Amino acid sequence: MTLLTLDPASFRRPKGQQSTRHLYLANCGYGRGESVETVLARLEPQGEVLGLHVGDGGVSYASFSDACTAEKVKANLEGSTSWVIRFAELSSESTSGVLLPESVEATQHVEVPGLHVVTDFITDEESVSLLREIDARPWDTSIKRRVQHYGHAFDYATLKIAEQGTVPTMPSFAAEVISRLRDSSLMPHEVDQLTVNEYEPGVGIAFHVDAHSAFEDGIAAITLGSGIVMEFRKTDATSGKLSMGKHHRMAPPQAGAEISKHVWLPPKSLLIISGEARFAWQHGIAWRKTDCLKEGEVLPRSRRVSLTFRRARCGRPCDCQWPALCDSQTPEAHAMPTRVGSSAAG
Ligand SMILES: O=C(O)CCC(=O)C(=O)O
Ligand SMILES: [Fe+2]
Repeated sequence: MTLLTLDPASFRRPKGQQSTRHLYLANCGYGRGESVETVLARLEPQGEVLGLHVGDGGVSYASFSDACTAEKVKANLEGSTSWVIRFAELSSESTSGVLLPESVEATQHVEVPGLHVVTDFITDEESVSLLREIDARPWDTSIKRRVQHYGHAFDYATLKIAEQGTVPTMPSFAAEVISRLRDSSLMPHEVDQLTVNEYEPGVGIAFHVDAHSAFEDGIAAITLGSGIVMEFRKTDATSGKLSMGKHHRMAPPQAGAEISKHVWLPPKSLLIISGEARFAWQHGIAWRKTDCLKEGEVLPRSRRVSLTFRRARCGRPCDCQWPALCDSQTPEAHAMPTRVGSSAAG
C-alpha cells in the first residue's frame, strides 16, 4: 500500500456536523516536534492511513478509507494526545456529485430491482456442516481470496467458462441447498456452477458484474461464518434510468452520477440477484476489517465464506436489456473490475 501525500489546500471544514473520512489534526506538525513517522505511529494502530500531510507548523491532515474508520481513530485518540482532532472535507469530493454513502442505514432508501436477501435460508447446523465440508477440501490460492470451484470452471484470465468434455457435477455437500433453491423458485435456472469465496477480515472483492456471456440470469450467494456488507452501484450512464425508492432524501443524481447501496448479508442468509440487479448493477465488497450498519457504529468483521451458485451460459450469447455492462452485446464493456476500498482486487 502506498501512502498518498495529501495537498492541505484541498481540505476545508465540513459544513454541519457530519463525519467524513478525513481528519484535520491541529497541534500536530513539524513545528510541534512531529514527523511522518511519529504521526503514523499514532494513527496506524487505530486505522489504516491512506493519505497523510504533516504540516511545517501545527496543522496536519490524514485520510482513511471511510468515515467509520476516521470516527474510530478520532474517538480513540481524543484525550490521549495534545492534538485537536476535527473532521475535514476534501473539496473535490463534496462538489463532484458522487454519492458516498457510509453505512447500510444511509442507503436504505435506494432500491435495486431484482435484489433479495432471504434471512435464515439455512440453519446453524447446516452452516457449521457446510463450513466443515468446505474446509476439508483444497483451496485455490492463485488469487487474493482463497476460492474453490465446482461444476463448470470459470477462467478468470479469459472471463469465460472453461470447455469441459464431461458433464460437470456439483458437490454432494451442496445438494440440500441446491434442492432448496430449486423449490424456492427464486432462481430462473437450475444451477450448475458453485464458487466458494473466503473473506478474512480486510479482504474484499472488486466491483464487477458477473460476466453476462458466462452466466445466465440469477445468481445466488449464501453467507457462512460472519456477515458482511456488499455494495451495489450503478451509474446512470450504465443503464439509463436510476431506480430510487419513493422516499429518497437525495437530489436526483446528475448525468454520469453514481448511485450505491450497501447491503448487509447476515450469516446463514441467501442473496439473490436477478434481472436489473444482476445485469446492470456492479457488486463488490470493500477491503476493510469493519463494516458500518448504522452511521457512527463500527462492526468488526470475522471470517466469511460464501457459496455463489450460478448457471453457466453455454453457447448462446446474452441478449439482456442492459447492453452497457453486457460483454456479449458490447465486448468492450467488460473492463476489468475497479476497486472497492484501498487494496488490490483479487
Ligand atoms: O462473496 C459473495 O457473496 C459474492 C462473490 C461474487 O460476487 C462472485 O464470486 O462473483
Ligand atoms: Fe459476483
